[in-house]
Amino acid sequence: MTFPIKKFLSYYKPYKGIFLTVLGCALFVSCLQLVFPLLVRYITNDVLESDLATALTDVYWIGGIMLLLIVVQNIGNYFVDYKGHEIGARMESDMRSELFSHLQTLSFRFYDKEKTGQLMSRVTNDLLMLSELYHHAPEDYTRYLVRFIGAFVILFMINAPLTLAVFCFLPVLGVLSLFFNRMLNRAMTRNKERIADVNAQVEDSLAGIRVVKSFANEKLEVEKFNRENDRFLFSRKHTYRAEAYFYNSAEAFVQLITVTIVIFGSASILNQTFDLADLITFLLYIGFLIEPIQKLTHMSMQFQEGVTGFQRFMAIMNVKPDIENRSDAIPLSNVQGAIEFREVAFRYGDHLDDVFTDLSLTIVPGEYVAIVGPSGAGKTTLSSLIPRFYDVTAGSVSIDGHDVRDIELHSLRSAIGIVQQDVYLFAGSVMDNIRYGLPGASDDEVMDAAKKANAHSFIERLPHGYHSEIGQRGVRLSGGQKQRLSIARVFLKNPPILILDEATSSLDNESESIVKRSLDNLARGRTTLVIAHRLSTIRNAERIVVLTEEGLTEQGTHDALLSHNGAYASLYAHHFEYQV
Ligand SMILES: Nc1ncnc2c1ncn2[C@@H]1O[C@H](COP(=O)(O)OP(=O)(O)OP(=O)(O)O)[C@@H](O)[C@H]1O
Repeated sequence: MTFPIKKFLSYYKPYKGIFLTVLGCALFVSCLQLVFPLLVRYITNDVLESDLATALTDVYWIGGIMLLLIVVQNIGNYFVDYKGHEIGARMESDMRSELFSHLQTLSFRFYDKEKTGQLMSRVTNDLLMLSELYHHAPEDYTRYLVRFIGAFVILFMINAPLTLAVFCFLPVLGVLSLFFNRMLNRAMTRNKERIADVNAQVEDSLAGIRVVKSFANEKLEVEKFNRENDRFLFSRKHTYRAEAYFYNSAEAFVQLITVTIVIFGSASILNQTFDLADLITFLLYIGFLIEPIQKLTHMSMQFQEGVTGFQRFMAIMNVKPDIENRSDAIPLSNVQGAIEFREVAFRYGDHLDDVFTDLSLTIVPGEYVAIVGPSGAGKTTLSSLIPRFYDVTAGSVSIDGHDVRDIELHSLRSAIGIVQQDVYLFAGSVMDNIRYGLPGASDDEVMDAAKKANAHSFIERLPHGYHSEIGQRGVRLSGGQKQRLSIARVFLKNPPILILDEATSSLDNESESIVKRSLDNLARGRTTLVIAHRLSTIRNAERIVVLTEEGLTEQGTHDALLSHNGAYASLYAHHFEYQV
C-alpha cells in the first residue's frame, strides 16, 4: 500500500497555527543549545588566559548568561512538550471520531466479515501510535537536524579533517538503518495484526461469557486466548530482536566515533595542531551528532508504528459503504406500508450460493403476513432486504411503489420497526433504552410506550423504576422483560411497517402470552411481516407465506393452506409431532 501522504498531512490543518509555533519554538531552543559548548570553549580558550580579576568577572558573566539560557530553554521545552503532545492528542481524537463515524456508515456486509475486537484495536491502539508520530516526528526531526547541522558547521570550522573523518561513519549507519527499517516495518505490521487478534479473542470470549460458563469451558477459552497471546509474544520477540541488532550496531558506531575523536584529538594535541579547548569542544558537540544516531532506532520505530497505524486506519477509511444514499434519493413520507418484492434474487457474496433467485411477493398496506419455512430457507434474509441491510442482487424491493434504493436511508429505516428474538439493549437505564426508539421523546411519551408494550408495571417494580440500570445487554432483566422493552422502543418509534423476527420463540408460555399481547397491540394499524417458527402463533395471520429452498411455494390463510395439503401442511404436521 502506498503511503497517502496528502491525507496524512491533512490532519494538521486545524492546528496549523499552534503546530508551526511549536515547531518554531523547537527550532529556537535547539539553536540556544548550540551556544552552550561555544561558551565553554570561550571560557577555556580566552577567559582563562586573561588576568585573574578580569577572568573571574567574565566567568560570572558567562555563568549568568548560561543560567538565563537554561531558563529560556526550559520554558521553550515545556511549551514544546506540552503543546506538542496536546496537538498529537487532538489529531488522534479527530481521527478516532472520524473512524468511528465511518464505522457507523458501513453496512452489514462489512460487519459480516470483520471481527469486532479487531476493529476496536484499530480505534484505540493504532491511533495511539499515530499521535506520537504526528507531534514527535516533526519536533524531533527539527531539533536533531538543527543541532546536527549546527554542530557539523562549528566543528568543521574548528578542525575540518577530524570532522570529515567522523562523518565517514555516517553512510554506513544510513545503510544499516535502511536495512533494519524494512525489517522493523514488517515486524510492526505483524505486531498490530497479532494484538488485534488478541483483542478479538478477548471480545469474543467476554461477550459470550454466559455460554462459556454454561458449558464450563473456561479452560478452553483460556487455551484459545493463550494461543493468540503467544502468537503476539512471538511476533514481539521478532521485533525486539531486530531492534536489538539495530540498536547495538548503532551504539557501536557511536562509541567508535568517540574513540576516533579522543585518539585523533590527543595525537593532534601532541603534534600541537590542536589544543585542549578544541578537544573539549569536539567532545561537547559530539553529543549533538551522536544523539540523532542514538535516537535513530527509536525514531524509526516510532515512524514505522505510526505509518503502519495510519495505513491500517486508511484501510478502513477507504472501505466504501456499499449501502448509501443515491444523490437523488427521495425522503419517504406519508408511508402507507405497501411492500413489493419483484423478481428478487439475492446472495450474500459473489462466491456464495443464491438464497433466492426469482422471488415475488406483494404485501398491501396494513396487512399482517407471516412467513414460515424450514430453517435456512431465507426468512430473515428476506426481511432484511426491506430496510436495505443488504441490497438485492437482482430485481427490486419497493415500499409504496418506490424502490428502496431510491429512498433516503434515514427515512426508510425510520419507517420500519424491527423486533427480534435476540434483543440488544444498551448499558444504561430503562428510560434510556426505550428512548432509543425516539431520541428526544419526553418521559411521558416513554412511559406511554411502555404501557402499550405491557412493560410499565414490571418497570415500576424495579428498584429505581424507569431509572434502573439494566446492566450490559440488559443482563438484569428476564427474556420476556427485555423483549417488552424492545417492543416499547418500537412503539415509541411508531413506524408504519413492522418486522417481527422470531420475537417470541425463546419465551416461556406465560411471558410469551404477555409479549404476544404487546406485539398484537404494536401490529395494529401497521403493515406487519412476522417470521415465525411457532406455527401456533401465526394461525390467525391474514396471509401465511411459505418460503422453502425453491422460493415462495405457497400462500394463503392457515385453513386454506392446510386443506391444500402441501408444504405448509407438512410443516404443520411436523411441528405438532414435536410439540406433543
Ligand atoms: N450474513 C450472512 N452471510 C452469509 N450467509 C448468510 C448470512 N446470513 C444468512 N446466511 C445464509 O443464508 C441462508 C438463509 O439464512 P436465513 O437466516 O435468512 O434463513 P432463515 O430462514 O431465517 O433461517 P432460520 O429459520 O433458521 O432463522 C442460509 O443458508 C444462511 O446460511
